Amino acid sequence: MPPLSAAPALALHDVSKRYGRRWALARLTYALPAGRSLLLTGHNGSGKTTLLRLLATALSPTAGRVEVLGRDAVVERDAVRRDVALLSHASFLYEDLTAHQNLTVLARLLGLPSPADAASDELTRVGLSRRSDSPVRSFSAGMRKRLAIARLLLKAPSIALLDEPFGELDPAGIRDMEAIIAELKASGVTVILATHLIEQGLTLCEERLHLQEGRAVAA
Ligand SMILES: Nc1ncnc2c1ncn2[C@@H]1O[C@H](COP(=O)(O)OP(=O)(O)OP(=O)(O)O)[C@@H](O)[C@H]1O
Repeated sequence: MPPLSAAPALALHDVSKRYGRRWALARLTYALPAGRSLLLTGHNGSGKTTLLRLLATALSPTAGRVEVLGRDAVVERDAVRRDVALLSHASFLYEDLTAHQNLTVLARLLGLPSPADAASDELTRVGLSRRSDSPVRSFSAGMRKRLAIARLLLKAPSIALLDEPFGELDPAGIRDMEAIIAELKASGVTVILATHLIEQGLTLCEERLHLQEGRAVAA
């Protein structure tokens, strides 16, 4: 079933998430209108990553309902998984493969028609073409971040979930990442951005959700 075009990009209905005895999210209700992008803010441990992982279907809520493009993230998990891509601290890269090989493997899994060419295109887009044949284990943290965003771009999601995308990047890297995020938005992708760099986030996103101990509060 195609996503409902009038549905909010995401909707949280009384969502709670508990790890052991600790509530990471507590009765969160929120809707992001279609076509808008969201800045997620909050101190360390306020629940930002937990919320992104719920949207990515990497976690299930303890209570409440998470909807992505009108679909229940638990009941229609496979469909939601195709619509979203998560850029996270864990970058899911094969250390012994080159950057180009990493992306080619993914392009094949995604069933893209010319996997090697698609991989080269994304490496150029993120400024890594000169290091495309180096193994990932030789990459700096910032280069890994660039490769991780290339991975996300290859998937071409409807919703890009970006957890601290500016972390580990130098000033040029931050500018490049801002340009990539702006490009994603211009191509119609909904961006959900968790960052401590609020200035950058406010420039890129129309909506803001501020979390404090797992609850939504005014920023
Ligand atoms: N796997 C886990 N097991 C137990 N507790 C967890 C786990 N993951 C997160 N938590 C707890 O849930 C709460 C929310 O954590 P979360 O990582 O979502 O916050 P965050 O806002 O992303 O923080 P940061 O800005 O530091 O990345 C914290 O109290 C954290 O200790």
